[in-house]
Amino acid sequence: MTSQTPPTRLADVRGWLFDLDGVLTPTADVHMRAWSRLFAPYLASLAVAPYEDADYYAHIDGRPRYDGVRSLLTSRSILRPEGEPDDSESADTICGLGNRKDMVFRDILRSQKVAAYEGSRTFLDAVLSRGCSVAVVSSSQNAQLVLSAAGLDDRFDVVVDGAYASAAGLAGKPSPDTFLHAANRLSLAPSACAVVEDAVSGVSAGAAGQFGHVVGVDRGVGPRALREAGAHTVVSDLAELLPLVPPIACR
Ligand SMILES: O=P(O)(O)OC[C@H]1O[C@@H](O)[C@H](O)[C@@H](O)[C@@H]1O
Repeated sequence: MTSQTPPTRLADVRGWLFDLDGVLTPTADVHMRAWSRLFAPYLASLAVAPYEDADYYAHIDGRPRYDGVRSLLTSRSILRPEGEPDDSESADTICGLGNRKDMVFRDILRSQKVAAYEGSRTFLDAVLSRGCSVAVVSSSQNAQLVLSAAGLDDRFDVVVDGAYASAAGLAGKPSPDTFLHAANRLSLAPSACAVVEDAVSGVSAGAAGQFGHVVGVDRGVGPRALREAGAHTVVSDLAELLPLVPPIACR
């Protein structure tokens, strides 16, 4: 879906709503590896089509944890009970499988350093120094952990992450609700905000929310898929946006 109204010029954007994993930090790769470690053996044990990286982009990327499990299992016509968020990692339920992936994700995260993408940190600091408002809008319940590991936790006025969304009853991406909620907490209209996303589900959320500008960051999905989902601009590094945002105050 492509937005019909012309996008707000990036120079006029007053609020920047950043996805985290894959946009500010290279942790989409960590999620991807953890999902693969869950689903490759799981699907093999059920003798259905094997798990591939393309499954991550099509069914899991950018979505809340249990939505990702449900979506992947549906793609293989596998039915499992929902279970409860406190299910053990060995439970064969949507929640149990999601919790198993989370255990693997946290193990990998503990074993490596997390640093923000250089271009993302530079761009974030540039918009902050211009007085723009900034928020993180992430589906992940580990967003605070990742933000603090990357030393970014003091930069954001608002963080709407997976834990916050679930407590507040907000629908996850591709619904626009978490982005709309973040814009509202910044006291800005969606038309004054840009959504910055690497996942098709997140770009779709930005388009559905009629945000002023939707920036797709291509970390593997491909520019075409991001544009088809509604991205007005596609970059491979946020530093490419610097010349489009002049050094004047946002407010
Ligand atoms: O399992 P978590 O940490 O709550 O993360 C949920 C999702 O969070 C998103 O940010 C990632 O793009 C997804 O890959 C991930 O599955």
